[in-house]
Amino acid sequence: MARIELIDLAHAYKPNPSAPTDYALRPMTKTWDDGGAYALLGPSGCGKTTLLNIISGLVKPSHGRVLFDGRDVTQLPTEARNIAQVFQFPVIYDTMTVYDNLAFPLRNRGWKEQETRKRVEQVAEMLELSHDLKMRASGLSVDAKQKISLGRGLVRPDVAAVLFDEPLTVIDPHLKWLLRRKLKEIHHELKLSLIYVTHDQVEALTFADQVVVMTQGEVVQTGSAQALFEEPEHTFVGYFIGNPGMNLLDCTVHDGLARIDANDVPLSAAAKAALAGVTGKITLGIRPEFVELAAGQQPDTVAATVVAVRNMGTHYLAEFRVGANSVAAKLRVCDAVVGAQAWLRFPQERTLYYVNDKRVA
Ligand SMILES: Nc1ncnc2c1ncn2[C@@H]1O[C@H](COP(=O)(O)OP(=O)(O)OP(=O)(O)O)[C@@H](O)[C@H]1O
Repeated sequence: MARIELIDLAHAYKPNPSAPTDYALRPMTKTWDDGGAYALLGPSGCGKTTLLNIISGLVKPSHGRVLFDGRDVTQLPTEARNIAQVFQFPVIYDTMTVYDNLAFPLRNRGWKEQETRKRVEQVAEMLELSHDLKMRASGLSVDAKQKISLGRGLVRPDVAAVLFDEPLTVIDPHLKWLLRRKLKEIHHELKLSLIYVTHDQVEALTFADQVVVMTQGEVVQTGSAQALFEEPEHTFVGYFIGNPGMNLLDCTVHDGLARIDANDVPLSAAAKAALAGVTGKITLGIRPEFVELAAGQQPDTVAATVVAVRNMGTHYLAEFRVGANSVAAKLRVCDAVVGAQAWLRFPQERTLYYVNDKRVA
């Protein structure tokens, strides 16, 4: 396993890039700890695969260096980087048995048969493939074939990292859920460095210890599921993580108050200090989970109009309008009537403030 460092890395597919938008990956410096389980999360086209391919050596970066345990591998081809890769679709030998497929990467490196058997059986057991070991891969379902691909990725203990590119795409939803949990268990047991690309936040948050969130070629935050939920550092993280995502409202600040539409609500002492001297557009962020419906107007409430209320079984999902802003709220009880006026409270300790999309308080 290896610590992976990306130093001043940037990549443009087009020649002579000039504007930031010419880059599939904008300049970044980043370290991936040895033995970490990372998910690389972001919408389609944000640069996840490009970043993964630079780590694996499939793409040579137009700028910067890639180090594995301090060794510069930027110019090395994939096969010289000692990594394992698992792709969206199964990459296995159909004519071989499951056992031989799993043993292949080890035999290739000259492992003795006894040690090979031990490791193959260990990985097969973890992926619940033990009963299929003697079967020919060609007769198996696509789910089972993809489990073999995962097993082949995980079988070598000496790789610098195992890179997964949306590996559960072809897997049936129920098995997907099981495999995500399995991969987490396997990570704790085998202590491999894993980097897992996905556009699915549930997948990222259940699998990884650290989620690296990307948008438009940039890493905007790396953090645990809890940090991304409670303290998004960038408005994109707030909006992208969560269902629905964070409410982002325009506001201004004056005299220790935040003005939201025509409402002035008090800032916390910390927000007051952080926003002192800030003029112009500020974005207030509040998760739907933390919005409260007040009984009536108070000094800390905001006037809203009820747009929609849906009973979701476990909670009510309500949508309000505050001036030009839409505000979603997840409420345990809700007697709001569509079209009526309501009063919302944004608890100070749950309200975040952003300037130019970056969190300041
Ligand atoms: N070989 C290529 N040549 C030119 N442009 C490319 C190439 N590969 C990717 N791009 C562009 O680079 C940007 C980042 O693409 P990339 O595939 O890395 O994103 P992604 O986040 O992995 O998206 P997806 O989830 O859709 O695969 C996109 O604008 C894409 O169109």
